[in-house]
Amino acid sequence: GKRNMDALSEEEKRLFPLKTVTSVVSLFESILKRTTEPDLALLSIIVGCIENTLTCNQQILSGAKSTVLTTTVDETSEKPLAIPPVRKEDDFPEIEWPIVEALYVKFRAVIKSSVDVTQYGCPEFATRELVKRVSDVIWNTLTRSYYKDRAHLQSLYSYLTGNKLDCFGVALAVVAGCQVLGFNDVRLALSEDHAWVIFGLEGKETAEVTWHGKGNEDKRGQPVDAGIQARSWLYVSGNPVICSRFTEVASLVSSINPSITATTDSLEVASMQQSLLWVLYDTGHLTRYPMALGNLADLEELSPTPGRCHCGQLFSQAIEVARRCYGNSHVYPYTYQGGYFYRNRMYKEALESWANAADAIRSYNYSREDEEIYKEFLEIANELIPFVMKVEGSGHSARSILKDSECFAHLLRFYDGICQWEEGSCTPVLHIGWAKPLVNTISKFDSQVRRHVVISCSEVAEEDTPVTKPPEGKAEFHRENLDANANQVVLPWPLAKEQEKEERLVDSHVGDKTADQK
Ligand SMILES: CC1(C)CN=C(N2CCN(c3ncnc4sc(C(F)(F)C(F)(F)F)cc34)CC2)S1
Repeated sequence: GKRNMDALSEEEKRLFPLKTVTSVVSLFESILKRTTEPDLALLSIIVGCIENTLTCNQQILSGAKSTVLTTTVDETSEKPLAIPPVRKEDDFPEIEWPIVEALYVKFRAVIKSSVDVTQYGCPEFATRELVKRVSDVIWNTLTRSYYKDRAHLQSLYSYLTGNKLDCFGVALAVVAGCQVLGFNDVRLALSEDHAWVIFGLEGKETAEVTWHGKGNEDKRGQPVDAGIQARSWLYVSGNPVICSRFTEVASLVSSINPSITATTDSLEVASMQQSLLWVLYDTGHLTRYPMALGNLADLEELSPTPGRCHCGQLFSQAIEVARRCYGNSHVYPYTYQGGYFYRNRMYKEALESWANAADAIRSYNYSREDEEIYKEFLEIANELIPFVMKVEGSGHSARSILKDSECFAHLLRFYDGICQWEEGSCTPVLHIGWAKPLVNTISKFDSQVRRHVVISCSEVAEEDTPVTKPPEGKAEFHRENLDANANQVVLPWPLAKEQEKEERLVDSHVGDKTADQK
């Protein structure tokens, strides 16, 4: 019969106008079930239209016509308290098919009219020049200057109605554009803070297609090898999430942003995102996507879906995937999990997650474009851990973590990972601002706990540096040797060096002060 050239089948069109989360889920399920691959432009326009209608032209009315979730933060636990929304009818905007179709047709026309594929031969695979051309078409149709970090700039709806995209949105638009042109070898590659594309025979080629961060010259058209060689976290040692069409759909769903204001989310958008993520989870398209699993876990923590697994299991799953599929080179699965434990006052578990996060960063060299993960560790070290020390500090109970040698070991492993991250980097990580909370935190632990710590040389020492033997009479303890009541813990060597450096830092700082007083 006639090939259905329409984006949607008659049956799918009958779901419009979209008025409820359920109708959007049914549409996605129908599209994901097809034999043909999903159309990124169409799906991005649909979810972008719903998100932007529900969050951008939103007035917070008293006796709210719209249903919003206003959260306040409970001072003691920093756990966001959800104030029950003033709930009226489900205030979903009526998304009409003709609006969506018009934007979809417009995107295809922009791409097809701007890229003359015959100019690139008629290759089976995309070329670097073609990918660069598609990136230029998107790039040159963006508004000249706008606030790039603003919310709701990630979808093709934002691009087609406002000519604005954030850095992820540009990458997604380029892949969607290549799909329009029939180059299905062009795939999205995602690190934890940057996106690029792979293409060509066996996806062996890579190309930058968007910018990153502030004040960095964009490298569009270039391969990403340099970033991988530099061992910067931004390129996750060459272990990005390589998307299939379906994982690209997962990334556009994961990048849905329910925020109306800094403290208020749209319940409908959050509910739609959560339901769509479960659809993608059940069809197996989140299995190699740790951040989407973490995203879903955060949503489940706020609003658990009856009959679904506990959010803690999703955080653990994300970590398992990062270890099994990405060489444990991702940090966010651990900080997702650490944040969950922290919000739920499970401080010993949080310290372990943060120590594991530091283990993941340890083998990188800190580069200037790694600010996002630097800020993540800075907040943990200088805000979250000091808060834990404060609330645990008063607890004189024997069970206080300040008397728990494993907690102390997690803490030292956390700092040791950051120290080793700095070693060999051109850009320093630690500065005096880190030292005060560090010294304060370490000194909070009971001297009995600290006394039992054995610093062991986990690295093969250089020929000329003397290897400090553990103090006489103190055997080296390894976890498997610990008997029930022993509270010996073994720590990696690099920390000892860093410890001296911190002391020098602190001493020199103190030295300065006395110098000043002279
Ligand atoms: C533990 C956290 C601080 C909580 N949220 C985190 N997110 C929020 C969601 N997020 C993400 N969630 C799903 N997928 C992606 S792809 C991506 C990116 F590659 F960096 C891109 F595309 F450049 F923006 C980011 C990101 C970034 C990390 S990490």
